[in-house]
Amino acid sequence: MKYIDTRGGNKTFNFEQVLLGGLTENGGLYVPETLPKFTKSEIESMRGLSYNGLAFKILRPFTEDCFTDAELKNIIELAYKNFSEGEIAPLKKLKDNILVLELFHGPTLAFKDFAMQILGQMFETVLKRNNAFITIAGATSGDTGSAAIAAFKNSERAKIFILHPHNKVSDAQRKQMTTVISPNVKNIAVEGSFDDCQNIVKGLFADAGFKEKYSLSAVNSINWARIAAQIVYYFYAALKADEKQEGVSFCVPTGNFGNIFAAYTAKQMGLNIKRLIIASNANDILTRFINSGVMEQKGVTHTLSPSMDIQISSNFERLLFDFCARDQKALNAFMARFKETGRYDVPPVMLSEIKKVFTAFKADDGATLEVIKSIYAQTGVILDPHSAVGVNAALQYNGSEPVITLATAHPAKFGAAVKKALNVEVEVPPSLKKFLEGKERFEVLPVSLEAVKLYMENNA
Ligand SMILES: Cc1ncc(COP(=O)(O)O)c(C=O)c1O
Ligand SMILES: N[C@@H](CCOP(=O)(O)O)C(=O)O
Repeated sequence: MKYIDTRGGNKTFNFEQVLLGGLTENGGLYVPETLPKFTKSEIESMRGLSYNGLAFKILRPFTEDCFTDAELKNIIELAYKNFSEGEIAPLKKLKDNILVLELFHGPTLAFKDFAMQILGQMFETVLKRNNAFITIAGATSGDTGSAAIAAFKNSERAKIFILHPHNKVSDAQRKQMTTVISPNVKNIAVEGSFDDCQNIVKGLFADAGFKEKYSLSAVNSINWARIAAQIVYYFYAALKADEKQEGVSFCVPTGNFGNIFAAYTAKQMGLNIKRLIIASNANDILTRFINSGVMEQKGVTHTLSPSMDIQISSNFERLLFDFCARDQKALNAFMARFKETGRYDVPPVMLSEIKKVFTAFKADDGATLEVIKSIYAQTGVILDPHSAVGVNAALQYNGSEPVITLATAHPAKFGAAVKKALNVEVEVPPSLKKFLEGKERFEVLPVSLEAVKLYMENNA
């Protein structure tokens, strides 16, 4: 498979370049030139595969110029052996036609582990083969950072710098990052929002000299490998919920648009997905877009679902690229306008095409707390606030097909929010407890690309 750049040129790239490169040299994102497609009967033949077996089938076409079958199998094996015993991604009925896909049984108790554990093993394989070393720069609103640190903390070939918004992640999320005292792990608390952190990371990649000097790589979902690994659980869940391939919808708590973009890609690959439901918290830029065609940044609001406190959803660029008929010039014009003015709007015809696939609903903190309360009262299930934003959307959606809503984090990561809703303490799993007791270490820096560069130079 060849990859192209959303923002320019006819150049094509192989998987190793995509994995190591993160952002393209034009500041764009890598996407497959053409997607692998599975027929209904090919999908049928996947039924009954283990999670690892399915991961192999899905990841194979994306990575075949980079890994042998044996290498890919080993990567998958090593990635998922760190998940808690039992099923990797349990699918449970919640109520009526709503099912919940629990994606929080990995080492850091959030869905990020699914792709990050794979990424860690992929990087290790390639770096060893090339006898190479990299510096990872990542931005997090709470979960990507801890998942990345867990995946890379023992690497002898990757140094990892993670930027999080100071005082704007939960205590558990912060401690999962800052108590990992390892020579290759550096945590930076930026006095701004997640968007500021992500802009700084993109700024590091835009400096070609800096990127080359430090062999910069990305672990955010701007890295296509993240998206590829996240596609797997959509196939896994749909095969379980939909015995006759009649179609299901997915409801995804959304921030950086990586997770739901993986669902969209699964649909393009042949999975019978009826609708993709975007669930936003008070940072509802995507919901407003779906309802109006106007993408317009407003200030970031700090919410009870902090991992979704995002206004610049990086992966939306990949979707827009498709809906611009993959016209790089048109895409560039949208991206330039957004950078300059914080706003763009799409023509009604494009919006109506997007709305054939996507629906969106918003839940502010009040609605999030209400959902946690009512679901607990009705089912005994304790939702974390991000998953609750998802369930809120699934409840508002009015379809007759099964709706699979993603539980993206374990409630213990957001104990204060759950206590606010239910007045109960969530039982903290041992894998989280060990972080809560550790000594923290992190550097506080202003919203400044130069300050982050200097810190990285001094700590590389
Ligand atoms: C718990 C949780 N839910 C939802 C999201 C939103 O996912 P995405 O950024 O892929 O849209 C995130 C962060 O990415 C998260 O950490
Ligand atoms: N919510 C994320 C934000 C970054 O998302 P990513 O999927 O692009 O890495 C987080 O928890 O850090």
